[in-house]
Amino acid sequence: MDQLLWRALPLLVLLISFTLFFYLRDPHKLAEDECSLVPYSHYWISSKRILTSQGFISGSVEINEGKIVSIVEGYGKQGNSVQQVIDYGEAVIMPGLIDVHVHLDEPGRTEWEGFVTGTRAAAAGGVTTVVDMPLNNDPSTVSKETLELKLKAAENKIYVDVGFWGGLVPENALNTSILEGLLDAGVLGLKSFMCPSGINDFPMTTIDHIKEGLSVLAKYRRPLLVHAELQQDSKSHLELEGNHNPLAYKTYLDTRPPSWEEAAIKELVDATKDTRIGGSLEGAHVHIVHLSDASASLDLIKEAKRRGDSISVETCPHYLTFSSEEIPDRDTRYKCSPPIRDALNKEKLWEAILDGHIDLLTSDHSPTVPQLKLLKEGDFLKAWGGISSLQFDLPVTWSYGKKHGLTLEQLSLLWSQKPATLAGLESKGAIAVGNDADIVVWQPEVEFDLNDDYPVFLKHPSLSAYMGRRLSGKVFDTFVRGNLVFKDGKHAPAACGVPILAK
Ligand SMILES: NC(=O)N[C@H]1NC(=O)NC1=O
Ligand SMILES: [Zn+2]
Ligand SMILES: [Zn+2]
Repeated sequence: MDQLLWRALPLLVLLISFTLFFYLRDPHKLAEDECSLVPYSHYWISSKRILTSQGFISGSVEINEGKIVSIVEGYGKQGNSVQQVIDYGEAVIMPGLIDVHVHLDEPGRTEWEGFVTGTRAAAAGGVTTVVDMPLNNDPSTVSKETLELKLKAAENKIYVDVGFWGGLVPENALNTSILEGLLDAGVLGLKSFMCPSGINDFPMTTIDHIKEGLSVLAKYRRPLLVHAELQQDSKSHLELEGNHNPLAYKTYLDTRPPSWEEAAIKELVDATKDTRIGGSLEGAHVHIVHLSDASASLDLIKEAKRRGDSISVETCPHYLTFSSEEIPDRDTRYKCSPPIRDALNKEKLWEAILDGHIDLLTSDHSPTVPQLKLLKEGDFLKAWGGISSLQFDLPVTWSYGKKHGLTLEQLSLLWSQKPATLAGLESKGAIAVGNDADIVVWQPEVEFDLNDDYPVFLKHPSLSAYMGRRLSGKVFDTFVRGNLVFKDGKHAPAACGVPILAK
């Protein structure tokens, strides 16, 4: 018996060590090779078309430990210490896109989207950073505690880097210590609604709440993002529901006229007067999200900028791609707020983009479940308002932008550099020495059909109004801090994005 025990002992020890090893191993520690589809951390990428912060070059970018460490002009001349080169030939190497308006809906509504599906879609679309909105997740991100829930939910689930906006709601606007707690915990800025948000625990703010918020934000030098629609005396939903056809897009369009955007922005630009140098709100910044109205609303913003107010504005691919005349009856995939307006308005938005009056682009990716989008019923008044588009940011804006004369330099400014500035991401947004190696490799000339065979990584592809379109600009590879997170249709095994917190 003793002898048997002695013989079995080494085997037993081995078994116990194995069990202990797997049991005690830190589950959060990922093997490095799982984060990236390239097996090295020091390497070069080269191409004949690299968009650097100094313009296009033909040459190579040296990446080491996640950073861009050198940029060399001259295709095929990488210098002496070259170990590994990935040669992309004619493909365009550009800064990864930074989408600062995305609703990832986690925790609480992962059936709508979630960190895994949302960030995998981002990586597949060349988007290397997203900034998550504080609502549609449950609970909303309006305090230090609710931000902590977000961070916990994001652990090991994000394939690209993710920053967070906090919510400015009446409760924290009137309680500086909650608001400061949220800002101290690292949100990159705040977001508020001047109309009902559609989410119960995210109530709207008045201009007085907004001014309170701005006075706190001025100290932190972080922006306030505002959904700028203020309800005017137009026909109410109920009135319309009785008399109008809810299956027609025009019925919905008429419920949210441009005057709602104009009224909200009028109140905002009155407040931003004080953000000028020497003003009582110096240091604060107002950013108007998803501008749809290219007329009076845009004029107010242009005027405020001319005066020197600290104000900026974004619009979204859907306002630049679709027009109200084309939206078929019952097709609620196009429902969003503010609504998509007519073709003339769309052309004016493009003009404003090309003239530099619109600062940046975002997706406002805001999905739900197909049942709430009422795809079968087609009721525009009752369906969820929100567009699904995150993976298509780049090909959509390029396909339609190039027809309007948009250059790749402008595209990159709108999708990378300006969003990085808004969110305070100092080491992102440009291919420059010292920056994070956040890079998209793509071919602007390659066309493809967004049909059912196309690999869409969004949780609910059927919600996207872009399905069925022919687009130009195929994403090949995506690097996040030097990790090759997406290559030729395939993701790296592990989710190695990091949360970005303001300090
Ligand atoms: N809650 C939410 O995501 N709302 C967004 N959807 C939309 O179409 N506009 C919005 O602001
Ligand atoms: Zn909004
Ligand atoms: Zn939104």
